[in-house]
Amino acid sequence: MEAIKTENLTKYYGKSRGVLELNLSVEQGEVFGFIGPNGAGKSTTIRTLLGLVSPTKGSAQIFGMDTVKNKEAVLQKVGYLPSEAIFYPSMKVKDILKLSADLRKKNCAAESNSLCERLQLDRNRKVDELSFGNRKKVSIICALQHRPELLILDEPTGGLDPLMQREFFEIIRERSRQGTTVFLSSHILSEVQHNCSRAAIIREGRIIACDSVDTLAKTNAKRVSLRGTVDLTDLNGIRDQVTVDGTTSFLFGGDINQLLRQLSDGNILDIHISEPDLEEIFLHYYEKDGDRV
Ligand SMILES: Nc1ncnc2c1ncn2[C@@H]1O[C@H](COP(=O)(O)OP(=O)(O)OP(=O)(O)O)[C@@H](O)[C@H]1O
Repeated sequence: MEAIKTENLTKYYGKSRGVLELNLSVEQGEVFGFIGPNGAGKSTTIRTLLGLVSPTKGSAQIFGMDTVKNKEAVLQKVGYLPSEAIFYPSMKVKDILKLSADLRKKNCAAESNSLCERLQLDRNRKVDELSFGNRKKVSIICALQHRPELLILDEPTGGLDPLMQREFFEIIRERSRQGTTVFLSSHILSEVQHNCSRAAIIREGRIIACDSVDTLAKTNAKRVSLRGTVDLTDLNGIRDQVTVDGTTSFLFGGDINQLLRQLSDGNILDIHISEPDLEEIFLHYYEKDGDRV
């Protein structure tokens, strides 16, 4: 049984598009990344998975339970980190963590203390005195302290400094090794690449790719940089061509033999052909009408 499964999940807010026809499947124990630019539909998907908003069409299941019909049972299995958390401002960190544990009718003191220590969060501070990053740590601990089977994390690392991001992902890796399923949304490509096994890319409410992170990063395109004179005007498969200080560089996704023939007709002083970096590849997924290279 999958930890998360959606079938044609669609959400409209009135007439405006939230998400469209999403078919997602996340296996138990996976660390799954959900990537997309602002407004793509990441938070809408997550809120629908939690039963916080009802789908307009289609359905979502968590551990086989429908998120609308079995909302309470679903929430018991989940730890949720919202992208922006709001707390009662005058409460101390330790009281918020205790309240969150009490709502789940669990004693989470040991886990909460350990997470505060690892994330270097002072339990005695008032939450309205905390920086954005430290408030994020409070949300993280609220999501993790009761050791849920499924973690749904909406942009979990915003505001955390690099050392804290590293510690956070170390905790996530430990939980994953213990069998916890993790679904995390992000628009930071490198963090998904380094910490997730599979990922889906969402653009304008639709999933446009879903695969292992390694496969998503693979492409036949090459990045070419050259100095010299060559006529590239009739060559198919060139994208993002720029010339800076006499060096022309472009992404090439066409027939490599044609490229070589064209180059041999020119006068090349220097050339470098390499794999494009992940950022470039993902940007092509994001482009509105761009063909994938
Ligand atoms: N409560 C709402 N009422 C109307 N439209 C909404 C509402 N919430 C979201 N939307 C719209 O749904 C679409 C998806 O928004 P969503 O917040 O899910 O995107 P996102 O990928 O999480 O973006 P971000 O990275 O900026 O948080 C957007 O066009 C947004 O304007």
